[in-house]
Amino acid sequence: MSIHVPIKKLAILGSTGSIGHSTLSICESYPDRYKVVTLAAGTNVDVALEQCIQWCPKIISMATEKCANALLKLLHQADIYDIEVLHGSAGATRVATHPDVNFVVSAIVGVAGLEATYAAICAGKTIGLANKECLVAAGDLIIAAARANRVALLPIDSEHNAIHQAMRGGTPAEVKQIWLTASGGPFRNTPAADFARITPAQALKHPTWTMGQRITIDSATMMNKGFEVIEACRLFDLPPAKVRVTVHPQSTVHSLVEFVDGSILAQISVTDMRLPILYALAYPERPVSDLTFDLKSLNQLDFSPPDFDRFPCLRLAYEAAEAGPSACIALNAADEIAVAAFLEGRIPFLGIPRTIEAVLAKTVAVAPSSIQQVLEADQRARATARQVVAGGAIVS
Ligand SMILES: NC(=O)C1=CN([C@@H]2O[C@H](COP(=O)(O)OP(=O)(O)OC[C@H]3O[C@@H](n4cnc5c(N)ncnc54)[C@H](OP(=O)(O)O)[C@@H]3O)[C@@H](O)[C@H]2O)C=CC1
Ligand SMILES: CC(=O)[C@@H](O)[C@H](O)COP(=O)(O)O
Ligand SMILES: [Mn+2]
Repeated sequence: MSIHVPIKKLAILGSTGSIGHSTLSICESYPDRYKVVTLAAGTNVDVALEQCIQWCPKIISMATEKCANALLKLLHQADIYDIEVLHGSAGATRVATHPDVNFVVSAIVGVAGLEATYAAICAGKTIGLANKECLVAAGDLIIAAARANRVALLPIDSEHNAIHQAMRGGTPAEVKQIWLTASGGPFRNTPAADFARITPAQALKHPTWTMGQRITIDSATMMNKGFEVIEACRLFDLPPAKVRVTVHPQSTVHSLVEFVDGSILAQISVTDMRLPILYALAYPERPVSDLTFDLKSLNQLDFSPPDFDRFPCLRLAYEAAEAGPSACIALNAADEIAVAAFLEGRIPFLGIPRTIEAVLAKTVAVAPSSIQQVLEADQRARATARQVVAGGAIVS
């Protein structure tokens, strides 16, 4: 007897990125379960064109009007006239709230994905959440909107996906604390004295994952883990003190939940984002997949405490989590500006935490009560970060 599984109709925000590609690969593997309805991308017009040809979305949105016009021209040259091409945050919001969509994969990088993700929640769509910056900048508002609209926020970020899985082993009241695993990034063993000379090329070499540039640099500074602490506080309703970080270079245990009786449940799987994406898309089912983990490959599992001195971004994130929403908004905004400046060679690696610390010191604590206010606070923090970077006070 075959079991009928209702098809899920997807909007993929960030379809041209690393998570976007992995999501589309799952759609290819499970054509009877997942249908692509709409897409949103940034500036990669060539890949957007390929995706339009393969997936025939009803709407595609690009980051800018220029990119949207370029894509439209290419679509017409390919004799494709039935795809609506939009742009900007309003375009991504139309993509995320299309009436035929019932599941939104949120994988635009940064705060650029916030408005569309929030609108999707308010429109009652189930969310597969990769975009952790949304939760860092607007976690309280997003969680409140998800509760009010009875929307499931299913984490795609590998650690939170692992925690979501392990949480099925007990009740929230039975959780003592959770442990987020961190690879430690490419500089896990680099002496503090060498940090001043770290280059973008070195920082972009993640030891275990292949990801977009921003998150790869964030892993190198361990700000990614800091963001993930805040993300976990929001998703699992835990105080920062109950969200611990352990450095696990193998990236095999994706995270752990420690229960009050002393049991620790860990989730182990391949180092491949297609698995957390499949979990989120299929939840609460577990479809058969070929993403198998070879237990024979498991020779060694190491766990050690993080070094807050060499990785001050992690400390700054814990401090921001305790300080409240304005600090979290500033943390993300300043990081976004500082990472871009580092990649462009305008500040050294150590300039990233220094810029963020300087911006946090200038941030006034005001709790935003709307997404608009979050975006305004984000803009103010970016402007401050640009001043700090341009001021040249950040020397190695
Ligand atoms: N990659 C991974 O394994 C993981 C990623 N995440 C999170 O998922 C998110 C995506 O990461 P990742 O896929 O690695 O990043 P990528 O840089 O590979 O992809 C980012 C995506 O966002 C799009 N984009 C960028 N700016 C805009 C904009 N202004 N408007 C619309 N679209 C835009 C890009 O479009 P284009 O390329 O066309 O410019 C691209 O599709 C991040 O929040 C990251 O932290 C979380 C866990 C793991
Ligand atoms: C795949 C994923 O979820 C990333 O967030 C990854 O965890 C980054 O690795 P780090 O542990 O080095 O930050
Ligand atoms: Mn992660």
